[in-house]
Amino acid sequence: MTATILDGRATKDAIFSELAPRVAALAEQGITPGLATVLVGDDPGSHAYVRMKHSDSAKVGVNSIRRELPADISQAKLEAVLDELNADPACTGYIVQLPLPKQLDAGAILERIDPEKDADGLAPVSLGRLVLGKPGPLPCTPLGIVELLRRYEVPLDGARVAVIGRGITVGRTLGLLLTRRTENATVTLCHTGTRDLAAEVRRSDIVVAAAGSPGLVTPDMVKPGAAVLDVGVSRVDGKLAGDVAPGVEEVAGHLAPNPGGVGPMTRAMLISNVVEAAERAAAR
Ligand SMILES: Nc1nc2c(c(=O)[nH]1)N[C@@H](CN(C=O)c1ccc(C(=O)N[C@@H](CCC(=O)O)C(=O)O)cc1)CN2
Ligand SMILES: [Mg+2]
Repeated sequence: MTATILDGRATKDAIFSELAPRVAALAEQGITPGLATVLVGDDPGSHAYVRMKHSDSAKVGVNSIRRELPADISQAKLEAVLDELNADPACTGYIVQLPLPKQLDAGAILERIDPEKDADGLAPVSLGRLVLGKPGPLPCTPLGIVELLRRYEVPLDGARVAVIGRGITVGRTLGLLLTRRTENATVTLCHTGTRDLAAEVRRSDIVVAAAGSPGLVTPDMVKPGAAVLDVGVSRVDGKLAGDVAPGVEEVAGHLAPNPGGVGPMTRAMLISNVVEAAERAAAR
């Protein structure tokens, strides 16, 4: 078997073609969505992701606002930048690029984001809405995973899913999304304390690897025909490495590779969240 590739780049482009006319319709009502990014420090990966977010915005007609801040910024100064964005009508949505430098309290920063402008769905109010099943912005990577599976018609209803990694940006929130009645999957949230990871993966129809552990998921662990999504990002000898080992494509039925799978979907869902928030604001 050779897996069908879940092509995140092509799917992102398709989503952008769907979003562009919606942005044009907002423009006719005199509304231009504006996405701001808050980037602290010099991490080259974070700089690259933020650059991509602005280039994506330009493609669909969303305005860009950038705040680049020094790595040693104080909590108070960073919070003041967020207060400015909360008050700026040109900024209809914004994100704080993660991770933040260690001296900063990331939880308090996310709490400072006006929930109406939370483009990442990571502010506590948005996470609470997700838990309660209320409408609101959803975290971009989990949303991108669900959207990618949906567009490739990978069945979720009743599927057994192994999610590896319990972080807020991917694993924990993906578990919440996949167990909604609309998705109806059965999720096992695996982590470093999981006793027999191979057994959990082997009985799963869908495997989402988001541990940041290079080559963690090997071909012998995968049920033939399963869908495997590689979300892990690590550096090995200066090169990007995912969580899925070579050879899995020979066993899996579907594979979201890394790069080219879930990463572009994360960006597509960010822009989609920005457009949806602007549409909600226009309807008020
Ligand atoms: N505030 C946030 N911080 C972080 C998030 C997030 O959703 N919100 N997620 C990740 C980083 N991330 C977005 O910020 C992100 C990661 C990867 C990609 C992507 O398109 N990757 C490409 C490869 C790009 C490359 O060439 O390096 C791919 O996988 O094909 C986009 C966004 C952590 N921080
Ligand atoms: Mg900290």
